[in-house]
Amino acid sequence: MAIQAVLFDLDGTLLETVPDLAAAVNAMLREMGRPEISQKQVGVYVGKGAESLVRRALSGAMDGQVDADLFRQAMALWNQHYELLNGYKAHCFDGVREGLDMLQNAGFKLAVVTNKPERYTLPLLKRTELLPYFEVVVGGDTCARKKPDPMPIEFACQQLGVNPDEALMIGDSVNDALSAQAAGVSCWLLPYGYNEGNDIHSTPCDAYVQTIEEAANLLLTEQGTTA
Ligand SMILES: O=C(O)COP(=O)(O)O
Repeated sequence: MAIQAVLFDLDGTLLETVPDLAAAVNAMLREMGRPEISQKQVGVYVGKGAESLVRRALSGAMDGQVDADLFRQAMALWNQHYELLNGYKAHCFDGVREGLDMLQNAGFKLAVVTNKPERYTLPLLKRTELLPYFEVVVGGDTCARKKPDPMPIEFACQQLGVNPDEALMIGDSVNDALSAQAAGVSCWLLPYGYNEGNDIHSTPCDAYVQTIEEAANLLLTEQGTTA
């Protein structure tokens, strides 16, 4: 079945967002009298949404077990800071605009499926001038469950009016691959993002590509030049 729609992960795939996420995490930790953590560590904690990031940063562990009151306090502080910092340093990875232009010009339907909450996703896409590319934007709180659950990818396909076998997910993490596979959608992975500290090549997928531009070239070659 020919691919008609391409779904993109956001953090670590389209945009380098860790500098802003880390600035908000460290502002929160400072206000709580705790030591700051490195940007690299924040990159490891990104992937399962904002609440998971705050839990992991507070606990210093991937399972993010924290006292409920402490978590509420931290989340409120993090939201306060990220509201102001979101998009301040965020920028597209190399090849993103080139690849999106190619896919849009070839007539593919494009969507974002991210675990980032909607309230941060839409302003970020506007600030980085990416929003006009996308017919559908699914945030981490748009559906009842986030990636790696298939629900957000299934929802994006429904909204775009395509079957799962007519869609391709492009992401940077195991959460993208598991979500896509469970939804019956093909998945290509990129090596430059945030895969919770793991090498992306340990995650099975349909293809590994270096950039979104390379992904667009590959898709256009596989299908001819029109969607
Ligand atoms: O917000 C996150 O933790 C990750 O967001 P993503 O799904 O765009 O990678």
